[in-house]
Amino acid sequence: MSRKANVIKVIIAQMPVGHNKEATVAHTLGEVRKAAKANPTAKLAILPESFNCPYGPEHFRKYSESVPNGPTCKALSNLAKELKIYIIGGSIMELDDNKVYNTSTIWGPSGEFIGRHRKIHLFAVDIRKENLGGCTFSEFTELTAGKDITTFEIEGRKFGVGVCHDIRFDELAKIYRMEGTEAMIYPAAFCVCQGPMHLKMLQQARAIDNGMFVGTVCCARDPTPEYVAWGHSMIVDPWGQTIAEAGEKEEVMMVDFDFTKVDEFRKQIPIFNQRRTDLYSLVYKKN
Ligand SMILES: NC(=O)CCC(=O)C(=O)O
Repeated sequence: MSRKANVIKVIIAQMPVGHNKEATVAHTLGEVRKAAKANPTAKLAILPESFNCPYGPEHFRKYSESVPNGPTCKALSNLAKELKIYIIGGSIMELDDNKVYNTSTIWGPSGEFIGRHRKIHLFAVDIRKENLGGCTFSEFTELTAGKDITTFEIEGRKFGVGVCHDIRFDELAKIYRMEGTEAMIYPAAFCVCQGPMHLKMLQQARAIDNGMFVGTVCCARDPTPEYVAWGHSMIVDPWGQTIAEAGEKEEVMMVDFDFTKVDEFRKQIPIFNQRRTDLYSLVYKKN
């Protein structure tokens, strides 16, 4: 068996999303290119949720395209090949059989399509909070939910992918843990209401529950649309410590995922093996 990497360097690209899809994709991929050239040991780049489409149900179908052969996918594949890195392409709106999915695509260093994660838990809330404004939003009118979990490996370390609201479901993260995942990545678009309340705590909870890295990669703040993104892309280590956090604006961060922390946490706090599966169980109903 080949040796597992101890440290994997990751590019976290918190990017703005405009109304001109081609221009947004060109800008985002250009910033990833700059970061990768300045940091040639980086192995993976991660983009935000809905990174080529303004986040609102009225836009989803209009911006949707086919996976893996649409124009955004081609651009992601070409960039992965050019830079010889893995890319988690945030998410885009995928059109398939007249249905629209919120889909994260994963690309390998030869430009190969490794897989897709269709957001499993569609986002719908109706929150009113003093001081925070509140948030009413539903993806259910326009989107279809996915059914499958998605993992892939870089140098012997297993990554799992969810999309934004998927992070609220501890069962999903546990299923990924049961599949051997060591880092969960959620391209995200938390808004200014729930972001400050919950984003960090959710990441810390999922990380400590499962002894794994948990990363969110979010859209940069644009104060003009109805849905105002919180920004604050963040990486939390298996011990629940925040090792990187962006502000609200466009920002590219380089983050070392030191997987020896996963090994240490799991050895020193062996809760996974202490589960009372004689008393309870969690089952992944694979399709
Ligand atoms: N884009 C999303 O799924 C947003 C999730 C969110 O804000 C939440 O509170 O959950």
